[in-house]
Parts: sequence; structure tokens; C-alpha cells
Amino acid sequence: MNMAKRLLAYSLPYWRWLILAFAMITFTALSINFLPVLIQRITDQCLMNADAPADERIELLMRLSVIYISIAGIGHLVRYFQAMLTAWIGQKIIYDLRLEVFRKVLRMHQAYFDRTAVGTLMTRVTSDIERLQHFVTEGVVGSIADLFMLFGIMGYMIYISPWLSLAIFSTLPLLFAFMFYVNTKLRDANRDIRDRQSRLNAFLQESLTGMTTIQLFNREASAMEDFDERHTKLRSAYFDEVRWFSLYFPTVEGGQALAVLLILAVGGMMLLQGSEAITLGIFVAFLAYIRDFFRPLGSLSDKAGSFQIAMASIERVFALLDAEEEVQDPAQTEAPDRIAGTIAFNKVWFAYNNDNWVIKDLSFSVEPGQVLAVVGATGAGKSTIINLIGRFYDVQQGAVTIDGIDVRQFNKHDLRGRLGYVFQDPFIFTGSVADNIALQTPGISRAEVIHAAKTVNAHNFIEAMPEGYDTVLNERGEGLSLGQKQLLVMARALAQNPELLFVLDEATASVDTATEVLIQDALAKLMANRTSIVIAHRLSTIRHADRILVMRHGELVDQGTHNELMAHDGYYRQLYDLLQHSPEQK
Ligand SMILES: Nc1ncnc2c1ncn2[C@@H]1O[C@H](COP(=O)(O)OP(=O)(O)OP(=O)(O)O)[C@@H](O)[C@H]1O
Repeated sequence: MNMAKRLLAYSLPYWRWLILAFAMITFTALSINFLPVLIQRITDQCLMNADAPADERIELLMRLSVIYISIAGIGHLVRYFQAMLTAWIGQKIIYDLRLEVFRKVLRMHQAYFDRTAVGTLMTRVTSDIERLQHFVTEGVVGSIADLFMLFGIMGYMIYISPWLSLAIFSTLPLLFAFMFYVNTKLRDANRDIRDRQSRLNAFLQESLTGMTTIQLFNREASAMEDFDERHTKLRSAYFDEVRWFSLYFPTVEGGQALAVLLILAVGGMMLLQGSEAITLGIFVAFLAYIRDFFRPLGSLSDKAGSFQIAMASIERVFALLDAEEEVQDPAQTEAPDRIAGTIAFNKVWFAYNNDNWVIKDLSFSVEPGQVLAVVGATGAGKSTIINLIGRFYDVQQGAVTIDGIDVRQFNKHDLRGRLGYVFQDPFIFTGSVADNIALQTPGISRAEVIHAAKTVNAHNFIEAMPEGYDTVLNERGEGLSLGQKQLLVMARALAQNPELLFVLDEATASVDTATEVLIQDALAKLMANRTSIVIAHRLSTIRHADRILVMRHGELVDQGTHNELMAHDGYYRQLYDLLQHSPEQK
């Protein structure tokens, strides 16, 4: 569907207001453009009509002047309300659209975020939408208002002097052809600007996130160079746009001068020759019309420029709205009340990209309440297993089931509500400690928040914070140590009371022994009576697991208890020996 048409579809809910706006536009175009006709009458019937008695001419002058001021007053007042109304409609439309865009972003699957830079998405939701706002409020309705004004003026001009009108209108095709050409150039330039802006944003976002690494490795100079390269490209794209844009007004003003010249020459000549087709009033009215004629024309061409700009943004916003959601809810979902907790992989094959298999023919199952540890070298596919259970990605072959139900049969929201995650890199939201634990889940009371924190040994350090549970944290959890952040996200996981638990259990050198003991204890409590899968790096976790999967290059190479696997004297034993000698193990 044509992009602009599609955008206009968003105005449908406001059609009544739009009709009112168009009625106001029509009224304004008809009333304000009638004013030069009055000037013509005043000139011809009052000033130049020497045959009529002076009293009558003065009276007529007074009457026409009152009519003039009334029409001008009402016309401009209606124009004011119409501008307010159209701006209001535009804001409503943009509000709806921005909500829809963010809702779409929230629905997108992980692979989409793997491919799309954060900066690019930021540009979509912020500056692209802002451009659309301009397009809808001033662009579409404003252009229609300008067109009405233009047609109104042309109608009156033809009405008072067809010949003079013809002379002026003959200059228009050339002017329009030139404007059309400039528009195409503007559109290209603007597409470049958006592209480059979005690349610059993505780079900036990445640099800010990785600032510590940049500074640690003295990468400031090369970061500056990369920034400058992108920035220079953006500057030249902007300059390209300005170059074409600057041509507009001289063109419009030049057209106006040409039209005035035509009136002076053609109209003046006709007047001097005593032509019946023209009077001094018509001559004066035409000069007034020319000023009014080029104003909407100039504004139209200006808007044509912003149309091009908006078009590029519209394309991008709709491309986002149309992006395929690869992980979809089925038409009919399964929603068991409470699940027992059997997780099974059945001949699962999975690749993040094309046929680059990361999981190869994987089959295993975990019984309710069991703790399953997954071990393997880095890149073996351990985290991928967890991603597949939560449907952050869908398997290409085989099936992942929970209590015998394929995870693709669940509603995503329902499925994820049953899962709890404790990741290595704890994410803290801006907000209070209590909010970070409850995550605004309805039904989690303050008492439950505190209970969860106490269970995972987080209560003491939270209480010691300046405002306790109401202490406001920023997005990086500034003021909290890594160990404290980990305990906090464990409290979060526990408060949600998940049915299944996934843990990325990294032995971290940055946590002191006392905190390590607290974390271990918290983990044990979290996993108690819950089917849990742990991507295990700590020897203690591995040893205490009910069962261990040994992964290598996406394949299951062995499974069993710690003792069974040690007895096999295979790959597990090698891994175990390596871990035992790792300095991170306490
Ligand atoms: N989002 C992704 N897009 C593309 N490839 C990915 C993605 N995530 C992981 N991979 C690739 O899939 C493979 C398995 O990754 P996975 O994260 O499951 O390994 P892992 O065993 O958990 O490793 P680690 O112990 O280092 O966390 C790796 O080769 C990795 O490069």
C-alpha cells in the first residue's frame, strides 16, 4: 500500500474532526480570497466612478470597508481555530502511531534485536516519528489548506479577468517542473541523512555502553576517528539537503517577480489601450492576488520538501511495523494451571544463522524438581538451550516441550511468566530497589518483596542502603557491588515465583568469598523444589546437580551424575580437571 495513504489511514478515527477542519479551510479560502474583489469594487465603484454622486460613493466606500473588515476578521479567526484543530488531530495520530511502534518493538523476537542496532531503533521511535508528526500536522492538512487557498485565488482571478489570469498561469508549468526536480533530489538527500544519522546514533550508543572498555584500552583516539568519519558523512548529507532546499525560495520569489512583471506589462498595456476587459480595480486586485497567490505556493513547495523528508521516515517506520515477528503465538494456546516441570528436548536442531547449526539433534529431559547442570566449553550451545525453552528463538527441527506440551503451543507471555532467570550480568532498571524486585508485577506486595530479599540474603544490604527498599537505583545499579546486584536479581526471580528456573552460574572472581557463600546459599534456595537448568561453571553447582549434560559443539556428548561421568573418563573429566585448576574456583 502506498505509504502516505497508509499513514492517512491513521486519521480515520478522527474523521469527524477532519471534516470540520476541511469545512473551516473551505470557509477561509472563500472568505479571505474575496477581499481583493472588494478592493476591486472600491477602486472601480467608489474611487474611479466619477459619474456617481460623491455621497453615494462615500456611503458605498463605508459599506464595503465594513464588509471588508468583517470578512477579514471572521476569516482569520476561523483560520486560527482550524490551525489549532489540525495540530490537535496530528498530535493524536502521532500519539497512536508512536504507541504502536513501541508495542511492536516489545513484541519483536531476539533475532531481530541481534540484527538491529539499538541506535537505529531509537531513531525510529524518536526522530522518525517526530518527522511524521510534522508531516501529518503541517504537511497533509496544511497542504490541503494551501491548495484550497490557491484554488480559491485562481477561481477569483479567473472570475474577474480570464485573460490576465491566463497570462500569469502560463508561468506555472515551468515552475512546477523545476520544483518537482528539486523534490526528487531532496528526497535522496534526506534518505542519506536518515541512514547516516542512524549509523551515528548506533555508534554513539555502542561507545557509551562500552565506555569503560574504550578508556581501559586507550581506544579514545580511534573511537574519535570513527565518530568523526560518520559525523563527516552526516554533515555532507545535510549540506546536500540544504543546497537543494535553498533553491526553493529564490525560485518562488523569482516566479512572483515574473508574475508582477506580467501584470504590469500586460495589464498596464491593456489599461493604456483602453481595453474593455480590464479596469484599474482589476489591475489593483490582481497585484493583491499575486502576493496571496505565491504565499501558499511557496509554502506548498516548502511542504513538498518536508514531504520528501517525511516519506523517508514513513518508509522506515512502516518497515519496522511490517517486520515479521518470527516467534508468534499459535491460534490456539495451551495454558495448564500449574506445570509439574518436565522439560524435554526432542531431536532439536537449531541455528541462529541459516544452516550454521548451533544445536545438533539434541535430546534430553529433566524431571520435575530436578536440577540439571549443563557443562561444555565456551560456545558449546549451553545458553542457547535456555533461549530455546523461553522461545526467544524457535527451533528449526524437533521440539522443546514442557510437561509434554510443545513450547510453541503456549502463549509467549504465559510461557515466560512461568520461567525465572538469573543471569550473570544482572540488569537493573531505573527505580527503587523494591520496584526492581517486584518489576511492577500485579499482586506482589511489599511483604513478599521483603520475604524474597530475606530468602536470598539480600535483605541486610538493602536495609543498610540510605532509603532501604525505597532507595532509587539508576539503570547501571550504581552503588551496588556485582555480588549485591546478583542477589537482587535472585530476589527478583524468587518474588515472581517461577515454575521453572534457569541460572547462568558463572564463577566470578570479582565476588569475595563471603558474598560467594551468600550467592551459593541463595541459589540453593531458589532451586529448591523447582525444575532448574543451570549453565554451570562452579564446581560445587556441578557436583550437586541431579544430572549433568555435557555439550560439545552443539552436540550432547555425555550425560549422567557427576560420579557416573567421572567414571566414564571422557570429555567431562577433561572439563572438570580444567575447571578444578581454574583460579576462579574457590
Ligand atoms: N544471538 C546470536 N546470534 C548468532 N550466533 C549466536 C548468537 N548467540 C550465540 N551464538 C553462537 O551460538 C553458539 C553457541 O552459543 P552459546 O551462547 O549457546 O554458547 P555457550 O555454550 O553458552 O557459551 P558460553 O559458555 O561462552 O556462554 C556460539 O558459536 C555463538 O557464537
